[in-house]
Amino acid sequence: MMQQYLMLKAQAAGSLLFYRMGDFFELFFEDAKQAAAILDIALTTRGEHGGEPVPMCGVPVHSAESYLARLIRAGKRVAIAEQVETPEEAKRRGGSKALVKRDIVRFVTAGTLTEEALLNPRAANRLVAICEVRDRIGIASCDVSTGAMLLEECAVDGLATALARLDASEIVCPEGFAGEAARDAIERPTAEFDSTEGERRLKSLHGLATLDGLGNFTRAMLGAAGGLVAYLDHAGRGKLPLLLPPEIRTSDGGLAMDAATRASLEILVAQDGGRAGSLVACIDRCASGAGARLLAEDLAAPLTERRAIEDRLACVAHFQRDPLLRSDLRALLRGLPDIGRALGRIVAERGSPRDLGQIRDGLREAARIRELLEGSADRPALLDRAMERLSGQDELIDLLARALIASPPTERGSGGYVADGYDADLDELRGIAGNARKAIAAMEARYREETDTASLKIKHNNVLGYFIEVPAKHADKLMAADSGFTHRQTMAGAVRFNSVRLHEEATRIAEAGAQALACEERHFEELVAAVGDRREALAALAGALARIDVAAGLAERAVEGDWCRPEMTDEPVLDITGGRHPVVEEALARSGERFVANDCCLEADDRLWLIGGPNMGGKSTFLRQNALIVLLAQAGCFVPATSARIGIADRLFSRVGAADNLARGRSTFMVEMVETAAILTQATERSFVILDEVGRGTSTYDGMALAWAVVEAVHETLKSRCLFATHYHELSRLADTCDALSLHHVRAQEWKGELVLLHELAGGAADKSYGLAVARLAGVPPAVVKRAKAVLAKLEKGRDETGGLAAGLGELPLFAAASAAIEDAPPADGLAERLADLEIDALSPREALDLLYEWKREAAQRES
Ligand SMILES: Nc1ncnc2c1ncn2[C@@H]1O[C@H](COP(=O)(O)OP(=O)(O)OP(=O)(O)O)[C@@H](O)[C@H]1O
Repeated sequence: MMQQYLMLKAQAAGSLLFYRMGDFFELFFEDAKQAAAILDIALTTRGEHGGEPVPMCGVPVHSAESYLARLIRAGKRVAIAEQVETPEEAKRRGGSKALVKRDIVRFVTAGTLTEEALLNPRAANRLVAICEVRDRIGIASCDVSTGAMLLEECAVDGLATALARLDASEIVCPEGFAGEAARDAIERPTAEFDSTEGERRLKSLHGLATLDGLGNFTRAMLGAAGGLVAYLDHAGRGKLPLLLPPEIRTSDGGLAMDAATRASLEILVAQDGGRAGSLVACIDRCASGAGARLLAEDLAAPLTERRAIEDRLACVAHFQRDPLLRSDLRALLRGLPDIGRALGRIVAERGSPRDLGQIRDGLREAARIRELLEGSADRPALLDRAMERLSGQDELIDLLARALIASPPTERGSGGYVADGYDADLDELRGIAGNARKAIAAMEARYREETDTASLKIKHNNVLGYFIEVPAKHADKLMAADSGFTHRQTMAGAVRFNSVRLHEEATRIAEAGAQALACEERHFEELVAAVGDRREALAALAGALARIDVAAGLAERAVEGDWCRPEMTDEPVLDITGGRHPVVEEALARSGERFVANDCCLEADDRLWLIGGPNMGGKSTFLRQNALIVLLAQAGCFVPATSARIGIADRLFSRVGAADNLARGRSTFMVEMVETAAILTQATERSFVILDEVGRGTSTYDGMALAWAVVEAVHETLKSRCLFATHYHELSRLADTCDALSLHHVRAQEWKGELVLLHELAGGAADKSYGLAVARLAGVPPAVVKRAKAVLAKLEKGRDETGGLAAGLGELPLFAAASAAIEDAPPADGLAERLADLEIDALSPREALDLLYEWKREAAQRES
């Protein structure tokens, strides 16, 4: 057995091996130790290997799913080794000692799950494959639970942003590819990412002679698609899950946001890693899991095309206007099973009769929803397009309705899920078994009479089948040679018998039962095939229902929060009145507090707002609320404001000074600068940027100088719309030189010695910083605050006398002139020429290293 185990373990490379033994999955050696620790189950030993006891632990097969879920959540992958023959077959094959054959039937990994119990109903579960073809990155992503597949391509430095958007559960890449952007990617053989093979696989998967009808796939996309399908093939051991024809995502077709922006805006997850407190949790009013998943997708990838945004907004407006329609619709949606995921399981051959029942019920519900919507006038185009997909499945509904009982079970081992009247042969078999059961009941009554034993019973168990049982004191009569009964078993207080007639009836039940089960199994396969044949239409229907649910949910949220429909424009403006931060507003409302709404008005000649004011005054909140309003609007949602006119942004950047990122081994300031550098190289005139206290992660002079230079660069070169929050008063001098920059502050008042934060935005620079007042508010001991006051007075005196930190900045040349001067300056040491002449490929690693040392030495000499 150990030999077989070790062979399978070698095949499981990198995964824990669940080795099936009877009613348990057993784990051995290191696997057992890891699993026991994660699952908190007993670690025992079994036999010896190499003179050492073998560590072992096990989980019962019937509850394996919950253990699997915990292992997957802990970042493990699991190979399931099943028995692929019965003990009887093994004996027939190799004698009484023969070992039952086992084989790995599936790899359970985070990105390839379809089981209801292992998936979050309100979140997509994405598997992503990436590869590089001639400096372009191909990205294939799919949600195996619903079959949706997307192909895209980007430049090498765009990978991190794309992966941040996709938020994959699992990433695969060719050997040697995993880098900074995809550190946890699983490496697979490079040959699996061959683009020609990828193309062949997609064609055969969708029965197409050419892929032209689906779009223009690039080599990089096809390579990634190949890698994705090959990995699924590997994980399912040859059984592929549902994969719909891939769609192409154009890299310019959406609001670009990098990982840092997503994290800082807490779009899908809050800072603590959970959903609670995130934007999606705050606005999700979807009635179905599929709707919630689509909403999350919308928020993760907002649009840039005005028509498409307007389409979505028109749908929300339609449901917002009609509360009755909305509530009827949402009531229907609430009863909707998850068609997409049931379909995913059925096509992956992991479906159950219950999944078929869910498809049937879902299709019926879809028909009702269509009927309801047909009754509403002036429907927007997107809604009409969605509705078209909701019909055309009457035949399948009828088939499933006739074939299945009302609530089919998840297990099909004991049958009973095919409805009476669907198949005359099955009815007859059930009739035979039913009659035989009745005959046995009649037989029991007759035997009681014949033997004059009222306590005689006919019973059934799995070992003996049917038998007659009497208490031991009545057994003699039945033991008589001519009684017609044959003795089978003597128990402590009872004796068991058989009879020819009972045997005959029992055989009839068993045979008819087995035949009925086989018959149901055949029907199950037919129904699975019928559903599988319509997979694309069903997936489209599920998608349409989700789209309707999202729109109705957003309308509900808009009404609840008194949100408005944003007016979208292509001009570079951002004009918001009465804007609120949805998450902060909700949190304040819970504690009975009121959120103070604020306006924001950025336009071409006033596009950069510098915002000062006390700590806790609401600067960060104001910055984020405006970024969130842009994001929400471009995702097709109403926004928390009285009115909003939004110039569509191509990129959104959000940066918070010195956010902790110690997990990635970088100092906080380094992170801040890396993130700021990304903005300075990527933002455009159409971008919207929020910068929150950039520069605070280092010494005052360095930080202020950097903040100063960054504001100038954003203002002069990038010309993006930007909100910049800062504590550096000195930056307000920038208003003298930057004509599209204006000063603002969050208001506070000192009242009877106490600081009152008004959370209200006003024009002009902040008059003072209130840092000490906030410290007092926070409970810093009075003695310390008093001492700080004294120190501050000294510092301020010094500042007034010397001109302070920003003394001398008045003579600074303008940013544009300074940059030109830098660009025009000749290279001091001819390094550029030397680099241009260098043939890197002709150098040995040693020579390259020597050269680096040499240049470093030269540079050091020049500085000194
Ligand atoms: N507009 C508002 N209305 C009501 N309360 C608000 C508003 N804005 C912010 N607050 C409250 O003030 C708290 C602090 O806000 P925020 O973090 O935005 O301040 P800040 O000025 O960025 O502070 P710091 O400079 O210390 O980072 C928030 O958690 C919230 O409870």
